[in-house]
Amino acid sequence: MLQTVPFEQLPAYKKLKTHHKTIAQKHLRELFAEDPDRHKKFSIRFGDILLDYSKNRINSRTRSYLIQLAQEAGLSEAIEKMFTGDKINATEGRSVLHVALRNRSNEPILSDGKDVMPEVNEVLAKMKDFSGRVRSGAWKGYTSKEITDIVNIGIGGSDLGPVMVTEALKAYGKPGLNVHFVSNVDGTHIAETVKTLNPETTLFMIASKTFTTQETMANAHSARDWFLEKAADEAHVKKHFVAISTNRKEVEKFGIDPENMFGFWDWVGGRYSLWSAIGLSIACFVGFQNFEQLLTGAHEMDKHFRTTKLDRNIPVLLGLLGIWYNNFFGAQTQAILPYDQYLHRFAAYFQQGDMESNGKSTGRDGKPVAHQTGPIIWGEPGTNGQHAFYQLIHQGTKLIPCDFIAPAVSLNPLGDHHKMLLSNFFAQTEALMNGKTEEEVRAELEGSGKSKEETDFLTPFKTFSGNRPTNSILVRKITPKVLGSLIAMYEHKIFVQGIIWNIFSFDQWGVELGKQLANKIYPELQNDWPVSNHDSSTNGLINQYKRWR
Ligand SMILES: O=P(O)(O)OC[C@H]1O[C@H](O)[C@H](O)[C@@H](O)[C@@H]1O
Repeated sequence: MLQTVPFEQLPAYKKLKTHHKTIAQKHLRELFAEDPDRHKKFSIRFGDILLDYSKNRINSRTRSYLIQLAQEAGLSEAIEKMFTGDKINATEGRSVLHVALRNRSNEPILSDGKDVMPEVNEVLAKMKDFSGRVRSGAWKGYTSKEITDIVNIGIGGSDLGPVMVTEALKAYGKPGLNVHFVSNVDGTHIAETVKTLNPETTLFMIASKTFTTQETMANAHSARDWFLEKAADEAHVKKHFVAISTNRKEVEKFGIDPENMFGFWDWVGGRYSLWSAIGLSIACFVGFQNFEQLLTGAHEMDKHFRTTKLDRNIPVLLGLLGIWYNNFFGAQTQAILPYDQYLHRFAAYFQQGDMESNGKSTGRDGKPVAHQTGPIIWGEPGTNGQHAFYQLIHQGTKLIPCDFIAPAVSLNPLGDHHKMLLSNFFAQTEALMNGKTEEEVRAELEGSGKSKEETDFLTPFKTFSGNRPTNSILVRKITPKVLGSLIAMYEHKIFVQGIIWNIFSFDQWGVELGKQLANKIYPELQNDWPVSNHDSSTNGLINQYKRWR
């Protein structure tokens, strides 16, 4: 069991509360002026990743109080509990072992007293064999043609990870093999996706941990209908449909050959499952070797997280910095801003990863928490974001801590594009930190020949307060290994925060409500009778829908 001391009862919380009053008065410019060694003191190199967290509103004392907070919350013990298969997902009675899926050391990891590694390795071997056959063309469709298109049908954790990673690693993809993703129950998604596809060369992967998710099952049935319209014979289904699931019974019921089923286990959370068979579309697209590199990168971050002292531990520091802004500065959101087009789904991926994990308000003691928990996660790739929402980050009334991520080496070295991109990356964090003082603005306006009157008028609008915190995560290059480390880094950051906030990060009861409610209304939409059993708004909307359809 995990420790359950409420966050604000930890002694370091009080220290941080008092300390915050001092730091809140300070400008980042001052903090940098006071300490010329800030970059060295507040940055960490981890292989091909450099985290510079010096542009945060902290000093060494802040860091040591935050570390104390983590210690008092029992973080080190909790990390050990996760890695050793303790049932830390208490409300579902499960271990949390996504780290086992990428455990390249192969050392035994126990869940319920049983080493999970043999099963993990067995599924990986099956994925290797299958992805190899699809890529080489040995796997043939019902008319003996090679597969040219893979359609992953899944939603949430059975979609977002593979989407994000196949986009991030597009440069490593096999030419001529396309991956598509269908998630929304809106018929438009499947209809638009299959429009240009040929059933003879299309392979569907039905990805669902439970194999009961309404959206996925509806899309899977429509995909099969579309396939059979041309293929005509049920016997051909097994060459074009595979299942990825923990639920063998439901897979068989759907009519997928158990030979074509790739299993995983209830100790893999949906939003932590891209490392499991859920990553089959990734392995097919980038090749199994690259998929293994992704696992290796994550495993290296796992080792770092498990064994590094808290004050040099990247996920721990990122988690604590998030808590500093969330709980002491009152920041409500966290932006993730990758300066890499390939990472354009990275923030969307961690919207589920973070918000489904830490969007909780009941403490581990069963009582409502008295503090803020998970932030709103959002973001878009730079420089697009700069021309859309950065205005608010620079001059708005809200404090928005931002993570800037960029590779030093582009996978598409085209003219001076990358230098331009990175000059924006460096300039933005510098500008957010320094801002622009009234004197600087005045000097600039006067220098450009503006009259005194114009200068007086314009100065307040062109002044930037600065003092806006950022992390810079500079990587050498986006490789499968680096990507694996980056994803694991954020996963563990979420873990750190959940432990300190005294909540359970690995269940998602809130999502269940939506499923139940939709299932209740669905039968009411089967006929044209007006409804009257809801509130007047819901009745009005349903009845208008019935009139219009
Ligand atoms: O993989 P499935 O069982 O189809 O579940 C898909 C998704 O369903 C819900 O939205 C859960 O909250 C997610 O965590 C999960 O990833």
